[in-house]
Amino acid sequence: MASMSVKHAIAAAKKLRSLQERFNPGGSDIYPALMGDEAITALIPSGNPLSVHILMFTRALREQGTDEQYEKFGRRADNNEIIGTFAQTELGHGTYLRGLEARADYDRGTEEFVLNTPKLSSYKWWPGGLGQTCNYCIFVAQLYIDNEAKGMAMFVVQIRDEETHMPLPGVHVGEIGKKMGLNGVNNGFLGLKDYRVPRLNMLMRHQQVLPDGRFVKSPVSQVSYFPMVFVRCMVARQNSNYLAQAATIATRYSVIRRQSPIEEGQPEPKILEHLTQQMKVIPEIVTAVVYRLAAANLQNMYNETAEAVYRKDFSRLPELHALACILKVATSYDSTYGIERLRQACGGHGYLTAGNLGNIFAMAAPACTYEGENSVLYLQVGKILMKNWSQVLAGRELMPSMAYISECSKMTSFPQWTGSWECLLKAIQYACVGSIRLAFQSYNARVQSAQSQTAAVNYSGLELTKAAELHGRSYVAGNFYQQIVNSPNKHQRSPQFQKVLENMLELHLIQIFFRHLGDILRFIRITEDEISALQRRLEEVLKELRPDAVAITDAFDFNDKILSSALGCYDGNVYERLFEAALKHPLNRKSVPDFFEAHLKPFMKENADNAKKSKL
Ligand SMILES: CCC/C=C/C(=O)SCCNC(=O)CCNC(=O)[C@H](O)C(C)(C)COP(=O)([O-])OP(=O)([O-])OC[C@H]1O[C@@H](n2cnc3c(N)ncnc32)[C@H](O)[C@@H]1OP(=O)([O-])[O-]
Ligand SMILES: Cc1cc2nc3c(=O)[nH]c(=O)nc-3n(C[C@H](O)[C@H](O)[C@H](O)COP(=O)(O)OP(=O)(O)OC[C@H]3O[C@@H](n4cnc5c(N)ncnc54)[C@H](O)[C@@H]3O)c2cc1C
Repeated sequence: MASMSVKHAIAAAKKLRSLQERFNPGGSDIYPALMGDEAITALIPSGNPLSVHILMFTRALREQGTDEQYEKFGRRADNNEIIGTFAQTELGHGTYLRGLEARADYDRGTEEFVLNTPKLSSYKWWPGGLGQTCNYCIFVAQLYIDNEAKGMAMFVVQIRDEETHMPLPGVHVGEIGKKMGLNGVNNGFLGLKDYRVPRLNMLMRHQQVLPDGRFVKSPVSQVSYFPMVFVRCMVARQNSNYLAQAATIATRYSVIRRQSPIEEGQPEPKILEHLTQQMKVIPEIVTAVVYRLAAANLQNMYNETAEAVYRKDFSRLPELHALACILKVATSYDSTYGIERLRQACGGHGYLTAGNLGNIFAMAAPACTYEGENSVLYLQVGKILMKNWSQVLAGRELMPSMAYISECSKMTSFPQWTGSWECLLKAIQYACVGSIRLAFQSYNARVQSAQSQTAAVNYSGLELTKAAELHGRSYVAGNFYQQIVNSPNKHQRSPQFQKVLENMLELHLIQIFFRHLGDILRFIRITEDEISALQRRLEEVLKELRPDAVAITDAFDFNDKILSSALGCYDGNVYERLFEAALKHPLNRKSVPDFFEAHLKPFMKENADNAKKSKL
């Protein structure tokens, strides 16, 4: 599987390079890398072994290396003359980066770094493509000078001979084994023993080790985390795409499949006529659109921040970090939940490999873990919210994406309930700020009682996570509201199209309201009649969106090859394709399977003989 994936990945990468050169000659815009990786990955159901090369190795060389280092390594990487990966996670550590055990000791006598993975737990473990594909990597290690720890640093390390692909002396590298999905990616392990690299193999755009061993600290240590921020932004887009693919499949299947009359004596309707089926499918279509818009916003912010960081302006890094974390978590959680819900909406055929929904789930699911495990990133955002709440209490301005927190903090109570979109959006924001306030009270009480910040974060973790989750909802819903109601290009939309978008906004806001009704009722008084009115509106808007469901998913414009699903083909010939896929199964090559003579027949005969004996 791995070699097939590499073959496909190379073919696709060549195709993309020509497209990129045509549409974005030599450009540094991140979309081509993104689109490139998405396009390749979408064509290789078992995952793209070049993903981490495209998304992390080449970018780290560009963003963390000096111009000279880019000339030496980056150009060759961008041109796919060398293939790399990003080797940070270890067998023993993934989340807690300050606990990474791989070490780089500076030898001023030879002006080299001596790289070691001192214990089994120090082995790099997971990097995509590391097992068999890559001949280079960015090796992340704790930097030591005169045995004094200086923090994390990145090193360009060649792991295999460029001609023979043989692992170099001091390198122990291989595949970590079968996974739940993405089995074409050859995630690998890497051990280094006294492996020497020249001083200039340490990426030194932001921090330097001088020939005499003097260390020049980075002005902002977190900039070494920047490669992860890029991938978190990518996850937001990638996983909204996976959800859109699954929604396309389930929608098309739901208007082909007929089952269970709604009225006695009536013909069996398309299953999408059932209201409960609409509630399974249509909200996921809208969620895919909502996250795709939020991810595009985030991508623009990433571009701007990356340009600024290049100019040594680190001012926007904290906001980008907070948003990248919250969107990566929200999109990966909601997309994996949504894909599984869509699979179940397709009944038994949703469980067939030919439907491809299981594989889409397996491609989407690891995004809840890689690039920062979701619960850890929620806590990261919770911490940032605590810092920002202290700013609110001190009457200071907040970052733009958190401005609503200041506004809501000044409200002594929630205004009269109207049920309007503005009211629903304000309700989720108000509940978020209420949760932040409560979390801060717990967290601050712990800090005041002399708990360390990390201990206070841990023991306030449940409330911090809730506040972070509601902040994500507020940001995503707020972004969608702005795009639909206040977008500068709204006048260019036809009234019919605007109406569809407004129906999607109505559905999203009501769905989020019901999902967090408990959180909202904690801070806002809403009567049973007001809630029932929203229930009626939910049923109404599902009915309104039903006729547009297929058109919206067709607008995602996935080629049948990308969907790779007998349930979701554009021509709707589901049963023919299911049957065609079944007949291709190896077990159908012979009428009598080999196991009959070898196992089944003796088994049945033995049981028959025993039955006869017991009658005698
Ligand atoms: C295709 C997919 C392939 C997959 C690849 C991978 O998985 S690759 C492997 C993926 N692996 C992972 O993703 C590993 C996940 N783990 C981590 O990212 C970190 O260990 C951590 C964020 C959990 C903790 O960080 P920490 O131990 O440093 O402790 P701390 O929390 O105290 O933070 C200190 C300060 O730094 C700030 N700050 C933090 N991060 C960022 C950032 N990215 N940017 C900017 N700023 C950031 C933070 O806000 C705080 O600021 P303050 O308050 O001082 O103003
Ligand atoms: C498909 C895939 C591809 C990957 N590709 C790469 C790659 O290319 N390069 C690379 O370097 N890595 C890669 N990784 C590794 C990935 O980044 C790590 O798995 C991830 O960072 C989580 O670390 P961990 O697996 O060590 O889990 P741990 O850090 O051990 O966390 C395990 C659990 O402990 C809990 N936990 C941990 N820390 C905390 C905390 N502070 N507070 C509360 N709970 C906590 C969380 O519930 C967490 O889920 C990949 C992983 C996968 C699954």
